Amino acid sequence: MVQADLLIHSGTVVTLAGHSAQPARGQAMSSVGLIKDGALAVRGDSIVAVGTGAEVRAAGWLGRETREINAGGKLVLPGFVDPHTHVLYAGSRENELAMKLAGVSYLDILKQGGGILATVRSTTQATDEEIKAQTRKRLARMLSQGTTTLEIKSGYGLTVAEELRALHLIRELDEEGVQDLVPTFMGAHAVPPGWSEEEYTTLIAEEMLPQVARESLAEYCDVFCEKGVFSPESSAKILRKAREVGLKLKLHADELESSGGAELAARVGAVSAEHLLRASDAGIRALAAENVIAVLLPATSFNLAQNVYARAKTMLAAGVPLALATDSNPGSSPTESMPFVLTLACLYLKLSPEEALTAATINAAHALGCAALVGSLEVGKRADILILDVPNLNYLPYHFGSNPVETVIKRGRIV
Ligand SMILES: N=CN[C@@H](CCC(=O)O)C(=O)O
Ligand SMILES: [Zn+2]
Repeated sequence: MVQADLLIHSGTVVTLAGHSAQPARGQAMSSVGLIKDGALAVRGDSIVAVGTGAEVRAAGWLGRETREINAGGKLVLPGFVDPHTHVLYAGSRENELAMKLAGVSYLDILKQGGGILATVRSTTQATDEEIKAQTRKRLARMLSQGTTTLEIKSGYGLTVAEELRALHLIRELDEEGVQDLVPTFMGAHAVPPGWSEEEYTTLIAEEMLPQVARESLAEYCDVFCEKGVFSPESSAKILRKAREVGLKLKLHADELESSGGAELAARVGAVSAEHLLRASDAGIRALAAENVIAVLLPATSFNLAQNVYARAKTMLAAGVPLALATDSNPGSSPTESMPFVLTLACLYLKLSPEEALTAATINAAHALGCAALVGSLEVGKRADILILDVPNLNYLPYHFGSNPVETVIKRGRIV
């Protein structure tokens, strides 16, 4: 029999098995498939056996060439999937902290030419190598904290050439093969100075989207649907065109004001709706009815510091599948840490550790269309595995502010 390259044994293995066909919702989000004294065998970049130590050894994968890792009772998890990030950019915006503390709102900073527009300036002025070097550092911080697959949006370019450049850079970073990167086109991140919303919406629909599709540069299209940014009408126009050219849809919805974003995401058949801090009851019902995944971003709520969090429990009760992400970006969420997001999800979204973990792994993978490959520890899946120096699942969100991830295995290789 062929031998496994790697055997991880004596761990508390949380498989998240059984949710690969459909995102988990309701009660099923608590079903995490925990195996005490669990083991995993890996061959090449895939998982070939999962079970108790005795079961995996009996399966006969163990040979003289097999490297063994004794997890010593620690937690063994699938790599985190971060389904909403804006990590491709140059510069930073710590100067906005003082404005924020003085009471200037996120949208007012944007209206004054700061916020997203400030990052557009620093990014468009940077060379390809500068942008990639800065982004690699963020990706490395993500990997060390357990993120093995993530989405990256464009959106700090806002011209045809710059948006295409961003997507090319995401592709180049993906080809470096450290993590798996899922590209999203988000030309509709802000309206650039000198353009009306209508003119810029037409540019996105008529020029940007066809070129993105022609070069197969993105899997998803996303829009910042928000009062003063893109209206539901402009958002719908962009998303319908995106669907026509073959992209799947996401929507930044109801983040700062309730503007019917959740309803729109459901109406256009989006895979996911993001933020949803102020989603209406009707919006939540619509998400459930259309199987739209709610990607919740509690680190953004934390950082906006207005004490407004998405109504995760209401969504859960309504049957909306929940995912979690960092929203890593230089303005509203300057963090790369999925473990921190798990803590916030428990403390402020009131999710249980089991629900939060489901949201950060298999449901997050569904939000990126890659649940057949990642998000759980099951035979045939990619060997993206974490060993965390924590004694049980409750400890993971409970202890925050330091990195609990001890070992990261990406596609079968120890990082
Ligand atoms: N809200 C829009 N986009 C990001 C923020 C980007 C930025 O501030 O640079 C978000 O999801 O929070
Ligand atoms: Zn975002």
